[in-house]
Amino acid sequence: MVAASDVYARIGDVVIRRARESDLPQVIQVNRKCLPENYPEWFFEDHLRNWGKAFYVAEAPRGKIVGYVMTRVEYGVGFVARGFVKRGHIISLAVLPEYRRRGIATKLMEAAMDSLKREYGAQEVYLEVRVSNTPAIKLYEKLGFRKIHVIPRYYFDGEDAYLMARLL
Ligand SMILES: CC(=O)SCCNC(=O)CCNC(=O)[C@H](O)C(C)(C)COP(=O)(O)OP(=O)(O)OC[C@H]1O[C@@H](n2cnc3c(N)ncnc32)[C@H](O)[C@@H]1OP(=O)(O)O
Ligand SMILES: [Zn+2]
Repeated sequence: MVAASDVYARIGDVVIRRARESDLPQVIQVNRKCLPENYPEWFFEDHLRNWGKAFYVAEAPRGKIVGYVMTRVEYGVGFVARGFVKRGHIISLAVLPEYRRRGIATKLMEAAMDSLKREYGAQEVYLEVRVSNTPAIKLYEKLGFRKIHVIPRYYFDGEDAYLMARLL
């Protein structure tokens, strides 16, 4: 059962809602299936504990987690906002291959950005993405993110990242 207040949106039979501790084993599986950037269990737990209002999952029927977005809040000089600001940081986003191109990642991102702004008072949001990851870059550009700069050799295999950001 999903508490109505935690539900952000529905896309067909997929519900976008806030993550819970019991979701984390499935979230970790989605992360491992979809991305080479994997993290220990405590890393997910930590983000849920500290910034859980902006940690969302996509749940298909029978409790199957098919996507997630994990975020955190930081203080620093704005990439697009002026001066020293609260920044939302999109740490990881993924949707299982069979569930892509239905708008699930878009809704996960919108949910996270709403909460980063409303619950945590973030003034902007940023992320890093592989320069070769065209699907994700297109998604972020559609959501209003712009490429700010390249971070050389950001990933363990030597690939560069774009840092992308937008105001909230
Ligand atoms: C900060 C980070 O985590 S960066 C890493 C992001 N995660 C990954 O790369 C993991 C592997 N990829 C995925 O999990 C998915 O492909 C995601 C998360 C990038 C996109 O998830 P989806 O749910 O398919 O995205 P969604 O359906 O909302 O797509 C929105 C728009 O993004 C763009 N887009 C998404 N996938 C593609 C694609 N394969 N090719 C081109 N454009 C794409 C399109 O403009 C799309 O709109 P449209 O379908 O109307 O054309
Ligand atoms: Zn990052």
